Amino acid sequence: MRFDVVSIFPEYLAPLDLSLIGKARTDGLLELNVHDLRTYTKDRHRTVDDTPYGGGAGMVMKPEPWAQALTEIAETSPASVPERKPTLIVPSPAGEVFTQKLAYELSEEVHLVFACGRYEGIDERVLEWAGEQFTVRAVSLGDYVLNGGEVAVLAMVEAIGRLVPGVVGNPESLIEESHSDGLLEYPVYTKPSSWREREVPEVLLSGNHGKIAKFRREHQLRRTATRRPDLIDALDVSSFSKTERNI
Ligand SMILES: N#Cc1c(-c2ccc3ccn(Cc4ccccn4)c3c2)n[nH]c1N
Repeated sequence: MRFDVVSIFPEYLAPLDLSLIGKARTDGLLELNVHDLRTYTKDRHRTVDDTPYGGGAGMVMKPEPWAQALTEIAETSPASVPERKPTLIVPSPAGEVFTQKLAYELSEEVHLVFACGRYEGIDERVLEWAGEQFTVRAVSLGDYVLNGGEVAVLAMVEAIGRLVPGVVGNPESLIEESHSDGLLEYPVYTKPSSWREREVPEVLLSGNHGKIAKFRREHQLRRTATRRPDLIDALDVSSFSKTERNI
């Protein structure tokens, strides 16, 4: 999979050179190109923003630099073929919320492009114009306000990139993690078994895999019901045992 990110702060994306995503790039499993939006300006001050029509506080990102940047990226896209377009993700507090389900959906794409806005956002006409060359999606990291799209892109690239086959060493670890089955993950423990007078739950030392699985499932359900009751409503409980339904 290829990622392209456009930002006025390209250095903000440096953490994607590290760890799992960085290794996947080195191994050729992922391609990541970061572009400085100011490269696509034409004036001597490399201007990317201006005052908002209709008044109001702050500045708005000018459309033309974005059109220049996105056109160049689309021209080299492996997805720019008949019947297919690259997907343009525009992080925005007004977007659909980014979820594990959406991460899985986007991990199937061959080319994802991210437009990191700043100030009060990007001129809306860019998103309308981009619809000719891209499948455009406004996506929000969550219900709080950031100062720009870069933090959201760091999270999204990691969440999506780790789902690409080969990126995570043991694909089994993707199965039991939070949200993969609609539930939060169970508590985890490691050595020492006794630590500051706190013991690891005995069942986890028993070697009885059936009891361990039951313990973990019960804790997933309890945690989810306690911390994220909203996720419980979305579950298909028809697959739950009678005991599980009463947790
Ligand atoms: N994803 C995501 C986001 C953002 C986000 C994303 C992109 C931009 C570009 C500018 N701003 C500042 C800003 C503040 C207020 C109103 C409009 N814009 C962004 C904020 N905030 N919260 C999320 N979950």
